[in-house]
Amino acid sequence: MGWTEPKNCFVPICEIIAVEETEFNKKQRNIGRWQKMAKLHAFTVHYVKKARNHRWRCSDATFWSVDEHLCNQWTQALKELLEMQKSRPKQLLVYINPYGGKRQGKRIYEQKVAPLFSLASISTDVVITEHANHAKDNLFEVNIYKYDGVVCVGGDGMFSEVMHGLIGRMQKDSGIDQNNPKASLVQCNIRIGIIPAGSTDCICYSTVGISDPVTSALHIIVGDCQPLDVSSVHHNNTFLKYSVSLLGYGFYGDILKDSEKKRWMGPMRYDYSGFKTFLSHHYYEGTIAYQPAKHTHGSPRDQESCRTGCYICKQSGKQLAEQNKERGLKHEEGEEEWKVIKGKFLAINAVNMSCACPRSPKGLSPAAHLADGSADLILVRKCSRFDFLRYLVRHTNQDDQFDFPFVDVYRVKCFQFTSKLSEDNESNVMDIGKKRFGQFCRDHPACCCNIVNSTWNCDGETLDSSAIEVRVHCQLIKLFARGIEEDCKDEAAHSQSSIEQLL
Ligand SMILES: Nc1ncnc2c1ncn2[C@@H]1O[C@H](COP(=O)(O)OP(=O)(O)OP(=O)(O)O)[C@@H](O)[C@H]1O
Ligand SMILES: CCCCCCCCCCCCC/C=C/[C@@H](O)[C@H](CO)NC(=O)CCCCC
Ligand SMILES: [Ca+2]
Repeated sequence: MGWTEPKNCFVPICEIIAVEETEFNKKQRNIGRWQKMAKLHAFTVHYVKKARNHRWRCSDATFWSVDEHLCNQWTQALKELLEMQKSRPKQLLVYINPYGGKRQGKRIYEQKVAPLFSLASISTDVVITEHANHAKDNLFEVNIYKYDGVVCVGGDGMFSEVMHGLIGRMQKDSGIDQNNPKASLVQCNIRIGIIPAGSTDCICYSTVGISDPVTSALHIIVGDCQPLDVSSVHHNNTFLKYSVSLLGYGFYGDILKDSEKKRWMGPMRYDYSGFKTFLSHHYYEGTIAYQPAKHTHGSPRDQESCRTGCYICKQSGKQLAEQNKERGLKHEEGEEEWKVIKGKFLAINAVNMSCACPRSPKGLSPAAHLADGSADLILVRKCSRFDFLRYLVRHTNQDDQFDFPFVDVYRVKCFQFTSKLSEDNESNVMDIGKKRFGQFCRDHPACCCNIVNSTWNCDGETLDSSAIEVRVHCQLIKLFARGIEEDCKDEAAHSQSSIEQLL
């Protein structure tokens, strides 16, 4: 048996995309004269080739032989091995947002992703969304149980829609009331795949290590599975939203609110609104109460970050399984102490994951875990514009963004926030003087103290409530991903030898 390039290559079965019989083109390779006389039989193995920076590509090798039986035996054996990969999806439901990011979702799917799904014999039902909430509403109507996964082509907002549809549908089918902030939600085992075609694509970047449609399509094909924590957001026993990446008040809420008016600018809107919001330098007064995440290991100041096969996330998964077994026997919540912090904040950010994205490759909280049942609560207190700029710049370099006296970070399992304005309104609803929204502090006209509330940025969607209750639900959903892989040693060695060659 012979084969085409690459000369030597080790491919585990779990990274084979497909095996197919092929017509061997004799002109392809220099083969012996005797072989040119005989009829050649061939099969091609398509496999995942790992490139730099967590990028995956589809590569192939063609094997040929004059022995037809031998060729068939190999093809058959490899196909049987692929059949045994039970975590691979066979049928997917795909939602494409044609207006996300640079409006390339449909083209990206048709040109880069659909051919790979078809090569891997995955059948798909594709819905091109016609309006916001189309995907979410549709997930309450279709028979979701016939699919092995739901794929969204778009950005974080589109992912959020699909997640709300799936979690909401699961709770509805199980008779769980989402309005109860204390309810134990039912886990969603239908995995979600993200083909990045948005403006930030933070969820994809933080779970795969790169925002690249082909890489994500290949993670779906090989059937990866990454559990993910989800935070529920409630106000007065009313369910508002779920969040997996950033739940941000102040700076990121204001950026989002301003940028929504500039959607026509595409991803650039965030740079424009970011600059504008930075200059406005508004801070907001309020109270935060949180319960520390005592039962998880690690801290937001850890040097190590969450990577494929993360030990901390695995332990949390085990704890969760035990809790589910014992459910109803004991309920520890409520007994633990609440910590209360009052102050004036430029930003209040709660993140369930690092929130790494191309704008900030290490993210808002570099040591946050994808599936540990906790969120990192970052409080940025009132400081000078210069100090706030220093803080922001550290999101783009190796320096520690938590090493400032005006920044605090806590690992929490739940928290509540009430803005000063809403506290005041509650204590004296008739005090009309304090209800004048859109004005600055009367006592200090130039102090940037804003008596108007900010909005919450919930995974890129605005949320107007200024009093919220947030709870992290450990590993509520699953993605077609495996977390960010450790830097491959071979890659490092390869770059070393390239450098040596250059020298
Ligand atoms: N056909 C549609 N027309 C208008 N809006 C849509 C449509 N389909 C989905 N949407 C909405 O568009 C919003 C934004 O989409 P998406 O997240 O894909 O892109 P983005 O906002 O540019 O990227 P990111 O969220 O990564 O910043 C989503 O909240 C979604 O609800
Ligand atoms: C002088 C240079 C300073 C540079 C500072 C860069 C800091 C960037 C941190 C980016 C953190 C993104 C967090 C993710 C949020 C997403 O859920 C959300 C929806 O996609 N995106 C935004 O809100 C978009 C948020 C865009 C912020 C610019
Ligand atoms: Ca987490």
